[in-house]
Amino acid sequence: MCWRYDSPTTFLEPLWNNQHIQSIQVTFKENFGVEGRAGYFDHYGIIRDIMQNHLLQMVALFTMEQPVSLHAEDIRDEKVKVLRSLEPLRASDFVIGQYIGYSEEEGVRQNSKTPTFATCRMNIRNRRWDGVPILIKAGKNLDERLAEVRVTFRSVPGCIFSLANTLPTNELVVRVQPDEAIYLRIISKSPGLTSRLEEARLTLFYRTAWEEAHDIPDAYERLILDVIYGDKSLFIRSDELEVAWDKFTPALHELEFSDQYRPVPYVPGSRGPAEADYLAARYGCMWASDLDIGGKRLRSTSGP
Ligand SMILES: O=P(O)(O)OC[C@H]1O[C@@H](O)[C@H](O)[C@@H](O)[C@@H]1O
Repeated sequence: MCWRYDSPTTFLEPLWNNQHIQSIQVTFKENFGVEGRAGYFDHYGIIRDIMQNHLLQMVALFTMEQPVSLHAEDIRDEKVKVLRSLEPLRASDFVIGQYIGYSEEEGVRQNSKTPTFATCRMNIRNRRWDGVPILIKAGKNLDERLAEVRVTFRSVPGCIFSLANTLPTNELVVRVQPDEAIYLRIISKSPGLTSRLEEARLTLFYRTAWEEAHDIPDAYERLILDVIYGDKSLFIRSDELEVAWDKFTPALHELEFSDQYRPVPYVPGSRGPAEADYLAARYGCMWASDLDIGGKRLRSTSGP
């Protein structure tokens, strides 16, 4: 939010709308399973555990209008407003999955349909966002631990570079964990005498950009401090909670009570079910393989 509204000069905010943004992806992946919490998790599943709360908060902060001030109530007013504009979700907006071996975890009910993976597409029906697919994905026992928001910009019409159509479009990525970073994935001329275009990154790694950053407080340290100071900005207000449940509950009931929907099995340590890619493709999007760039696997901690 600081980055969207605290800057005294114009940067990306004028592009922050359906004229310039093609899609938004919010990803939360964990590379471990339910870790002895199956007794709780099996009754709720990944949509209630992660999507309806953690990921919806990230969507709200990314898409809300500028609050009147930085006061907690003003921020929460804006989050409620944008969440109210969210189109109610239906089961057909989701792909759900369950990792192979989940049913053998202690505390999981027999024939459990509980999803350990889910992805869905949202639409915010307001002037700024209508028509921009917002894809969210959460899963346990996947290939890596990662939380990030990825904003993909639209391609320009009439691009004069050959092969431009085969390159990905520019993206802004805010990586929340591990290793907090903001980077722009851009298309740049490659070095040398050719005019060949390639992907490149402009990266801000929090841990290496500031000397004092080796001491970045953990997210929970920050929250506990907020409790002590009574700062409610990062805490959900009851009307926000109600609107979040209003949007998710009909789809949750449909997914749970209709035999039409069963979680797709996926291999632990994989990217999750391929159906997630088909869902993204339906909206002209591709799930990014986060650290892949130009075919090379860049280590997130290597610094710029
Ligand atoms: O990444 P963090 O901050 O530990 O939060 C993730 C956890 O968040 C909790 O709310 C969920 O119940 C867990 O299933 C999840 O693992």
